[in-house]
Amino acid sequence: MSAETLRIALVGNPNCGKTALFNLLTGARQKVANYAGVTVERKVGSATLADGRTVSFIDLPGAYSLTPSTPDEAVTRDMVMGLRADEPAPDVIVAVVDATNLVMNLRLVLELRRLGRPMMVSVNMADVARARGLAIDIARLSAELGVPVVETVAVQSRGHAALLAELERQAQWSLPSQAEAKDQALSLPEAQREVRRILAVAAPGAAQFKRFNHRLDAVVMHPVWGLVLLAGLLFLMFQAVFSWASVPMDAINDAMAWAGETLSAHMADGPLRSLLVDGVIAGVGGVLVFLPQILILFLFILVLEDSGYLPRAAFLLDNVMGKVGLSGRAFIPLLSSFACAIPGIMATRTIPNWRDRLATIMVAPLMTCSARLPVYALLIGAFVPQRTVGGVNLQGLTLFVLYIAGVLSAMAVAWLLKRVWMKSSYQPLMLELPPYRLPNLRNLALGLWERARIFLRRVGTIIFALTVLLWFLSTFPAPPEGATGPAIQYSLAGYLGRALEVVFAPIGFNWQISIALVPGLAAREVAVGALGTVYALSSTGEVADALAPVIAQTWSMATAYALLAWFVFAPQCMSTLAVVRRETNAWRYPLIMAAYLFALAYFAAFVTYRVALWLGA
Ligand SMILES: Nc1nc2c(ncn2[C@@H]2O[C@H](COP(=O)(O)OP(=O)(O)OP(=O)(O)O)[C@@H](O)[C@H]2O)c(=O)[nH]1
Repeated sequence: MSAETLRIALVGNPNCGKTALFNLLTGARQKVANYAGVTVERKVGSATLADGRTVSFIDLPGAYSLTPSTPDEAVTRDMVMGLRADEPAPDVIVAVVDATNLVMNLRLVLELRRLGRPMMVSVNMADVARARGLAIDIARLSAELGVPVVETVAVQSRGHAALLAELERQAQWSLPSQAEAKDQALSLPEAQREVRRILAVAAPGAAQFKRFNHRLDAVVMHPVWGLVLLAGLLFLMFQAVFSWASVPMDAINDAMAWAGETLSAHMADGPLRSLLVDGVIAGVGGVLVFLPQILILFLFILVLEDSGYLPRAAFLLDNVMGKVGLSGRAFIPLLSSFACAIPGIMATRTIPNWRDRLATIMVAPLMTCSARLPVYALLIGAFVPQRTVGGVNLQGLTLFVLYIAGVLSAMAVAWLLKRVWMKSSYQPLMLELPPYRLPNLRNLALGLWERARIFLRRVGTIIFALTVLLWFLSTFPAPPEGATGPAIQYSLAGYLGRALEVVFAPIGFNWQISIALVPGLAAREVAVGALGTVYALSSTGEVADALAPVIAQTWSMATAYALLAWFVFAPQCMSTLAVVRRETNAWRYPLIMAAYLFALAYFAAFVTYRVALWLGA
């Protein structure tokens, strides 16, 4: 990008639609969700003006003011005030405001205006304001603020052309008189008075504007009914993961089986056929089959996100979180960790207190990330009967219990950490509640597509690579003349598995599982693909059967339960540890994390295995 590229920062309160606008302007696909604190890092994208010039847009974390109280707000302040060493201040500021919350949002605009930099205002969510009968006189608002103002509806692709045109019109951006007049520093009451004065002439209804449906909140946020509703929603979600997914999963399974058989029939026996059938199809296909379940889980999460429900759940649970010593703000990071601990750990930047933040980082990997879903689903599919008892799908129930086990252990560990190590006083949750909104279909579709893409990319890259590597290790060296039993026993992986079995035998894992845990260090789903490959190669038949029936026959119930318990804690995810290192800036924390998770996983699997054996499983 040339030095003259105009750099434009999007700045505004949390949840006013900055990222939606950024996506619209630049064609990017950053995450948009109906709660505050989604964007915690600056993101850069570019757009082309009508005159052919390229400009770059910078999406910044939401901020209530330029006096930051959290690390993500500090990112915004440093950027707009030009405090970063590596990057100059932006050339132009586009202050994005939520039209339905002008009283609050304009305060930041006044602060920004005081910086005396070229700026304009985008009144976003104009559709909602209009639908609720709030009239905003854009020309008056512009005159009162002394800066250009445009109306935008980021989710309906409206207003961005006007915004770009305005940016172009001000091509020189030679700092007009806008900043001069009334811009000494204002105290908070003074700023509020000024905002009210401006709104009285430009949007007379704004001060009394009701953003919330209080009647709905009476139930949703009720201390008893609210929790019942939350539990019900989560329960329904896990039921759906199993009951809706069976048809597409069967289809994928059939397609894989067909591909395996066709290849076997048409290729001569040899290493290449083995690589394709036992390695790629058994390994990669074995993971791919879980795509429908992952998408169903995310459909639920996306709907809850977009509707405005999630921060309400955060408030409901703030009390519980407070009891174990976590900040209510930990809710969103922990919830994001259901997708993957990495965005969850990054989202802890919205937590102001360092000890609270660290405690949240330490327990984030205990939330069940989506990479564990294939492992759970495989074991549940193989060992829990596909039955409905009293309208409850047993497999869905088991999955629900596993997720709850993750949450409860996170709470327990947090409680312990906060008592012995990272003591800090309870800070009540201060989070702005977003309005309820019907989920935007385009948003949902994009969100699901994004998830599918992430999953497929993992399948196509790391999972594929590790599967091939494992196939190689499991195939070579070839067994000696006259050897009996499956060839894999004599391979490198076979030896490795036997060595590891010494460590894992007390918790009920056989050598096949021990092998599969190793590539699972890089990505948890690989454990499933690896089992697929290992069992395909251990079988003597022409084409390996689907994995689930094979392990159902060969493992004891106790082993299956122990492996499930292992994966509730499963310390093996290198990328998470790397992110913890980055976010905490010390090796100490990822090392402690890996050690404690490994100890917990081993302990939990041991207890589960022994108890299950004792019960005769
Ligand atoms: N109806 C309507 N909804 C919008 C509009 N712009 C954004 N939204 C929705 O508002 C919510 C917040 O949008 P985001 O783009 O994530 O907001 P943000 O300002 O980037 O939020 P943070 O990253 O938390 O600071 C999402 O649910 C969007 O779909 C709009 O113009 N009209």
